[in-house]
Amino acid sequence: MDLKPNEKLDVNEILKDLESYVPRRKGWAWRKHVDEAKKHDFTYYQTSEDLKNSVPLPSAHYFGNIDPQPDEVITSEIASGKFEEDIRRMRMAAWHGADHIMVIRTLGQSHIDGLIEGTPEGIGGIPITRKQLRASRKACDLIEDEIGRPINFHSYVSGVAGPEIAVLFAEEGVNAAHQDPQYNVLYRGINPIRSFVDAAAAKHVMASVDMLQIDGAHNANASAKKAWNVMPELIVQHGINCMFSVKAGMKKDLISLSTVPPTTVPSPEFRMNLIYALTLREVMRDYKFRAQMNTRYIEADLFDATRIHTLNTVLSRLTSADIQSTITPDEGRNVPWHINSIRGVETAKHALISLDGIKKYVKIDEEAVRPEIRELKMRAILMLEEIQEMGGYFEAVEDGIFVDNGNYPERHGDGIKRPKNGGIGAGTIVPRDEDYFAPVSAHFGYNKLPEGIEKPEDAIGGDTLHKPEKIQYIDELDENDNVNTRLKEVNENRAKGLIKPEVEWSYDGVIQLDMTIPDTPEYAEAAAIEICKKMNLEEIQVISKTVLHPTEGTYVELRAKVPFFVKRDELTLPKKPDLLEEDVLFDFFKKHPTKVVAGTVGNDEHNVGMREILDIKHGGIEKYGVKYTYLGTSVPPEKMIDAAIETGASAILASFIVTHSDVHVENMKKLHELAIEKGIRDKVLIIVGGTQLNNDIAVENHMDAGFGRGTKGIHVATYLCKQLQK
Ligand SMILES: Cc1ncc(COP(=O)(O)O)c(/C=N/CCC[C@H](N)C(=O)O)c1O
Ligand SMILES: C[C@H]1O[C@@H](n2cnc3c(N)ncnc32)[C@H](O)[C@@H]1O
Repeated sequence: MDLKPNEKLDVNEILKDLESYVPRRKGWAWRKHVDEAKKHDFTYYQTSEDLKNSVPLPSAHYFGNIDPQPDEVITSEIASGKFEEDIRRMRMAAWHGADHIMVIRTLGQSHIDGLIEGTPEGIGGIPITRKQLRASRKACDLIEDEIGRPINFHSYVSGVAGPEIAVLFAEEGVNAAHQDPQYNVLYRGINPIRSFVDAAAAKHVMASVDMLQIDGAHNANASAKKAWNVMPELIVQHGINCMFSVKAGMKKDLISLSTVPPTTVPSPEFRMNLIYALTLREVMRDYKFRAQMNTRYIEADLFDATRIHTLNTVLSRLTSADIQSTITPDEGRNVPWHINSIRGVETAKHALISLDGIKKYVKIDEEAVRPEIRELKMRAILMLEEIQEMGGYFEAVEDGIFVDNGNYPERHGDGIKRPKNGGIGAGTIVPRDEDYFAPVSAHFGYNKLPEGIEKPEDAIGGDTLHKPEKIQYIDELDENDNVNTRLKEVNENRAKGLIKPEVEWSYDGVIQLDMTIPDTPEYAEAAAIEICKKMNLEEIQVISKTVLHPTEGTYVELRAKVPFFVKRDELTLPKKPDLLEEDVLFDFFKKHPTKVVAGTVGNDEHNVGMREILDIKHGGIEKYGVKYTYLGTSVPPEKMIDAAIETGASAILASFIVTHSDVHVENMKKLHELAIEKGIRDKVLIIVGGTQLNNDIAVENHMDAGFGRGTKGIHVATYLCKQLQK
């Protein structure tokens, strides 16, 4: 089964015979760089290979519809809670240029001490299960064939079942994962020693299938109150995880630091974030960088989030990044919707392409930044030295040195304390026996092979990492909470051709609307909700407000549910104005020089509309090469006809304002009769226009065509071209 652009992805097909699905490859895939790429009239220095299918940026149609792909991998984070709904969004994101699909785990999975089976619905994310991974990876196989580029599927290895999850990922071809023992310790209260022992096993398994790793330092500046003060600590955290990962067997070029700028406006963010970014890249130069915008200070304001995101991507281009994460600009709302995931990918692609090759002209002033880089390095080194003096990581984290809001060595004493022998899973580490033997391939640490055994897994004739048929696939366990029950109603509605708007799930019926109310925020909110009620909308919630002025006005964004369906087969499709491509028009009028006369006829002074149709500025017909003689306003019909004859015009463009006395009808009659009298009626097109006019009125009055409200030069140029071709 392969995906066709004009066919929806059928999740039901994806779910078929998952028990026999085997991932087509394992490990991470970088983009294929192209050093100097020629696209349209331009040269690019930081792009990768084009896609087979994609949705270009909005302005691409002016540039031959090119869709240059940045050299950096672009991540889209998805987590609606229903993996079957995320699959559609993965396809959308991939078409917009994401090749790293990161699926947030459901709340609390870190504390589940085993693997979850089936596909229960998640909260704030997806429960990571074998079935969910298979369906998602299988869908990614189809999507990567459709767009023509590998897609990296990403998840998280953490919590008390970390090693088992790592094995699950290795078995199922997951391409990348977050893995950082400090995350378990600081944010999940899991016993520090257990976390590091587990991480060694997990990292070793991940490395055995070339999974890319992202660390968890970003959580420190997502948790600190004064995130701009944790920069020294972030470097230390990155250092600890990187070194530990190397010792556990990971290759440096698959260790990607999660570098997130510590601050945003109104602090003078760029100066501060630049120093941090430069210092980190200098200290950790052997590793890869996954850039992500700051989400600590993000609000539910989409424009603000998008600005933060754009600036972060500019920072990536001015320093360096291998992966640009987009998260969803509305992470502040924690309701990542289809549109926001896509907006995020567009923002990253836009900023990366716009800054292609910028470092050929823009250089960082090495001299100017050196003192601050040195200071930040010193703070990080001092912190690391103190950790050593305290006896090591476990003693230091017990003392609360991490996520303290002081800029080390200043201390606020409000760090996160984690007892070395406390927390979840404390005391569960037992030393391996002398004759300990685990017959598995990717095993970290002591493993006493029995006599005559070459490789551990030989003892069982190969383990699951080499013999997928040994994997015990368990389908749905819960007869209620499973993907089939969830899809039942969706499948029925779709079969009936019912349509409902959605933001993240089929038929969730949610729409987002915004309005500006000329009142205080409180009244504006109340009024907006009342307006939605009168529109028969349900479950109305205000999701964001922008104060335009404390009393003059408030912009309110709301989400609400549409309580009805629309039937697909009852829809009448809007008639597409069959416009000609600009290039066709340029070409035609170049080959066939065309002249017209134009003016506002009768006693009428309105000329803006006519100017818009004529002038090059807003895409008037002059833009396409048509020459015009403009006769001004209040032009008598006779003068139009005479001018047409004198100039050898192919068309008369007359603009009318419809008035009470139907004077426009008289003037059209006059134009028509005069043209007949002068014997040019069959040589000259008479095209009329005006906000209250339309083609029917014009043709009724013997005109050749009429153009009403919303008409642009290209509409008239297309009509002229088609008529003259005849
Ligand atoms: C180092 C680490 N380990 C495990 C987990 C998952 O952990 P749980 O299942 O929520 O306990 C996370 C989660 N990060 C969420 C946002 C990701 C961010 N937006 C990012 O892209 O980096 C983590 O950072
Ligand atoms: C028993 C420990 O061995 C590690 N381990 C490494 N490779 C495998 C494998 N293929 N299957 C199961 N466990 C494995 C896990 O981390 C587990 O915790």
